[in-house]
Amino acid sequence: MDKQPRLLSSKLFQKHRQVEVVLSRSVLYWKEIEKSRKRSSCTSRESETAHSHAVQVCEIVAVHKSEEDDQGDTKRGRLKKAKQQSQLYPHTFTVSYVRRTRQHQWRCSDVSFHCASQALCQQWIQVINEQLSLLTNRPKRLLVYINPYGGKQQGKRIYEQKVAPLFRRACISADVIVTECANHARDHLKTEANLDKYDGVVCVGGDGMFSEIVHGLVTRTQTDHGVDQSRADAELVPCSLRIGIIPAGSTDCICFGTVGTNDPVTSALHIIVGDSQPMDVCSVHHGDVFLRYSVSLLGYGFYGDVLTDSERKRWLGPARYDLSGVKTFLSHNYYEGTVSYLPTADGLGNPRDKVQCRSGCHICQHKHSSKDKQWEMSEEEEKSDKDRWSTIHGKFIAINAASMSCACPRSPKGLSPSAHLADGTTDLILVRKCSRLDFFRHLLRHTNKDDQFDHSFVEVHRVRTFRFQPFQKQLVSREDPSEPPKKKGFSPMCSGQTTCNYSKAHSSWSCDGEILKHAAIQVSGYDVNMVKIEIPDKHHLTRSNHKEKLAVSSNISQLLAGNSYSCYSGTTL
Ligand SMILES: CCCCCCCCCCCCC/C=C/[C@@H](O)[C@H](CO)NC(=O)CCCCCCCCCCCCCCC
Ligand SMILES: Nc1ncnc2c1ncn2[C@@H]1O[C@H](COP(=O)(O)OP(=O)(O)OP(=O)(O)O)[C@@H](O)[C@H]1O
Ligand SMILES: [Ca+2]
Repeated sequence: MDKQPRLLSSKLFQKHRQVEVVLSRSVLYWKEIEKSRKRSSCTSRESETAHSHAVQVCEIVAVHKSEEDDQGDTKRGRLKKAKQQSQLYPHTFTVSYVRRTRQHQWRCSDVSFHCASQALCQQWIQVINEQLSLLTNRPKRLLVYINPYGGKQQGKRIYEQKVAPLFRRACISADVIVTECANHARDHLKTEANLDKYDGVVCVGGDGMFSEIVHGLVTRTQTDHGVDQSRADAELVPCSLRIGIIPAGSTDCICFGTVGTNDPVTSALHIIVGDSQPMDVCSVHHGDVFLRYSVSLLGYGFYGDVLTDSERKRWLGPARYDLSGVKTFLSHNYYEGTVSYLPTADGLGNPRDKVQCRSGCHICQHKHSSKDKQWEMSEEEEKSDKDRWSTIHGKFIAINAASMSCACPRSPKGLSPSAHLADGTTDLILVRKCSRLDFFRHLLRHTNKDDQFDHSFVEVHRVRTFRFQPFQKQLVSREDPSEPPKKKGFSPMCSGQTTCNYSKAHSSWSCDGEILKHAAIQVSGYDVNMVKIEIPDKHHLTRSNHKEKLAVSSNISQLLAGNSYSCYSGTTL
């Protein structure tokens, strides 16, 4: 039992057993009276032994008065005892709470208590509700967008059957919009939606749908504050609304990588209890032209080609990625170009340190507590930054920038298992030209415990910003001549043959599942404060508590734009 003062304590009935029920500020606790001398125990979260239970107040979904005949046991026997008890204790209230099950999944469980008087029953409901009302991070009004065509086209059903009943139980009101076309949600958020009415925005769909919401909210916020987001050095204003994701897509890596599972009920419960998790956002520019924001994977070569091919097979649902994956693997293309990057300062770990990002991650907290020191650099530091840029020219099968692990059911540890959600950096993975067999070995390691970076043809760097320039000769002929001229200093330092066996001139970038129309890009401004989610971990089940709004970075150099957004996430709000 926790040490906090009791707010309320009564002897009530649970099913046919008499229980002592105690509420403190943080815990609702009940234990069977008769047998308690023999055995009793509790833990700080929901726990259960033979005779005692404890639920954290912050994980109570709701409390309701129940119907008098709502006494489970009457159906299952013990009729006589239950009948007597219902006469003695006819007034019942039910507490719905979060129950953890296996593999980070959450479920909503109910426990009903029977009281001798109506007044006592009302008192319990009132006191619990008072405690719930103190939890100010919980959303009350949500704007929900459903993509009916994401993943297996189950978005509407998932929301109606699994999520809406939970929101109703938690007294959350939701305005629902089923999208009618791509970018419907983005454009509605950009111009039409009355955002003052809501505590958060929820998307029911996959990573692409989440990306739409991010773009809609970020653009709206910049427009409202007169910020020109197309400038790479713009100091962006954080969004005040959080984003929640109900997974209903094909990859759902943002949900999986933050919550630990792709389960709509788990996500709905995280949203209800107000869990939150900031996330890095980076901006992608082509010269002075803003292309997109990214929170998960920017992939050129293999993943870009998989995505391009898979778009033609959307009708196949999530299986399109496997088919296109095999086809792309067999094509075995590689691409020539130059990658330049600015490595991170010390203290933010490295992609091979095996430190995984979990609730209360010290790397991400360090980033926050240092008040974005990393971004607030003196002129001298800025100058020395220029010397710290590294440049690699080569032939690559894949160039991947993972701002988070990109864990998903296909690859439960992800493309970069030690990447952090909110450290302001991305892990840049370069897979050089190698044999098919070697590339297969590398891919296979994404599905088992072996280190996918432990190959001579793979290198990985934790970076703050990077640029890519495809081999120039193709660039000139392929890029759109109507685009503004590229920035100086952004041209490749490469020379060499133009194409080789199995080599096409250019691939495309997949940016969180959307194809970018330029191959030459600069990626910058990693910063935080998006998505909210608890990041569960078998060994460390503590609540993530990142609520602070971070200072927006930027002003470091022309190439850095600070992007700091507050969004709900995958499970969050
Ligand atoms: C031998 C088996 C190896 C399996 C290796 C699996 C690695 C999977 C890594 C997945 C990383 C996902 C990163 C997330 C990207 C999202 O922003 C984006 C939008 O949702 N999703 C995809 O681009 C969707 C990307 C989906 C990529 C699927 C790739 C499948 C490769 C299959 C290769 C088979 C070789 C077989 C040889 C006979
Ligand atoms: N009503 C709609 N009709 C057609 N396309 C839509 C509609 N609503 C949204 N979209 C677009 O569908 C695309 C894919 O959606 P989503 O991300 O939800 O599913 P997915 O691609 O199957 O999953 P994942 O991104 O996780 O791989 C998004 O780019 C989004 O812009
Ligand atoms: Ca990161």
